Amino acid sequence: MFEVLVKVGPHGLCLYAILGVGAFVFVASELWKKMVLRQLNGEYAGTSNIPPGSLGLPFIGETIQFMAAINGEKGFYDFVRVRSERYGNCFKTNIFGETHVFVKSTESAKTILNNELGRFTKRYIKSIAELVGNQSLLCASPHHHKLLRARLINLFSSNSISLLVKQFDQLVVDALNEWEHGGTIIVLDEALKITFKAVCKILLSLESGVELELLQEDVSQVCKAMLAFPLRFPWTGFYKGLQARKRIMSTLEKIISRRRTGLDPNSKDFLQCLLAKDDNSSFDGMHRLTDAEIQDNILTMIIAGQDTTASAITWMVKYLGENEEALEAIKASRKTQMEQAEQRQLAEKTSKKSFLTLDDLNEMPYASKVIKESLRMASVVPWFPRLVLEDCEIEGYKIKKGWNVNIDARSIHLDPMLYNEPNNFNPSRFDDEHFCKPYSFLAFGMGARTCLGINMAKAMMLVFLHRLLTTYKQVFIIYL
Ligand code: HEM
Repeated sequence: MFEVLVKVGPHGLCLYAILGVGAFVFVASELWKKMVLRQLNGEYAGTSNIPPGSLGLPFIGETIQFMAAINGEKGFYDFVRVRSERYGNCFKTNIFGETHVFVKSTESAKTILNNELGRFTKRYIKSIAELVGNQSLLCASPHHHKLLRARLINLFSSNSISLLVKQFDQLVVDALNEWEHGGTIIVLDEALKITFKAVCKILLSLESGVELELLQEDVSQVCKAMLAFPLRFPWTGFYKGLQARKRIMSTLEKIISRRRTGLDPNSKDFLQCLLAKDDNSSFDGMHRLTDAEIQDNILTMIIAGQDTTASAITWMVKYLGENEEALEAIKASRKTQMEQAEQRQLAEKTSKKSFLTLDDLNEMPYASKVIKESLRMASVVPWFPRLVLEDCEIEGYKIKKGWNVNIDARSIHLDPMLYNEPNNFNPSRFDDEHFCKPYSFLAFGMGARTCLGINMAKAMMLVFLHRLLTTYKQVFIIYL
């Protein structure tokens, strides 16, 4: 028996949200220039059918309110929630000199995420690109993104997920053993440690040691820098992030060079796959990744995979702690004879101290619904920003080229027209596989930019859940 401290809230500021927020981060001169130009061009003049919403004060728009929400107790999404309740399906605001429109219907999500007429693109933000690298698929041009994604998606095969399940299971078992001596556990901190290790292991075969510790510190610096003003003075967060990025790149260079000289010959990780394919002259005509592309995208995957999965695990523990019924159901989860047999086999396996496999995870139907429901309610990535490439109409409103349009996934996930009693944690709502309407479940995005790590994330959540509930009979959950 032990206590679990669930600290959620503002930390759920994952990379994609940061990218959205990052779109707001401009230096002051840029802001002034844009606002003045906009007013000279009369951007809002004569456009009677523009979305409702306040553009706030001259020059600063609603930046202060947005920053207050970021630092507030309710978290940064509250900025959107309040306006969304006031204005309805579509509203506009102005933050750091940029017009942002938020939409929350499944139809708009479909139009934008499908990028039907090439009217929307993921925004390229210079300061973010400097940190994750401009060869990262997050910042690449649509054409380059397509080439990179086609190569990277091959890494997420069922073989690598199987390997990850085993490795992650081992990490969770070790961590849970340590928790026994620890008294009170802060789930988010623990989950961040485990997910970081798991992602580094599967990407680079880094398991422990100084190299891993330094990498973790540097990655965290880079993440912090994404939210900082892009000022390059030695004391600024942005500058420190750039320095951390340099160190990460140098570590990755060293690892690549070790692999090329035949050291670490047995590594079975993403890096090895990328290098092996690079060396293969009969490679099937796909885009070969340069070293710079490999390095930037390894960093991208570390950042993209760690924080999101750790947040999702934390929310899941919180929801289960609050829902006795779901907790009991998952423990029982024995609706059919077949499931009972499977549970027994699983219990045997677990007691023999062997590790879970991907097949085992496929035999946890109720737990999978718990995960889906946790992801729906938590909306770890609350909105997805896209840049508007040409004037268009959304929700009957005129949307201008150069604006940002954000799909408010959290509102969609909590829409009572799509989910009955949306604020109730009810995994059984997914009993019917076809229950979800198109574009109503957006935890991993949709379309050309759908999360690459979707199966990996789900696998990590399932392993964690299974081990937590089978190792400890009683867990006290405390909320911060
Ligand atoms: C529960 C955990 C996770 C959640 C909720 C999540 C969510 C998302 C979402 C919503 C997007 C799309 C953002 C948009 O359209 O603007 C995305 C993209 C992405 N995710 Fe995840 N993610 C998770 C875990 C992971 C993991 C474990 C990895 C890899 C190790 C990963 C790698 C990526 C990458 C590389 C992209 C960019 C794809 C592209 O732009 O083509 N994610 N994720």
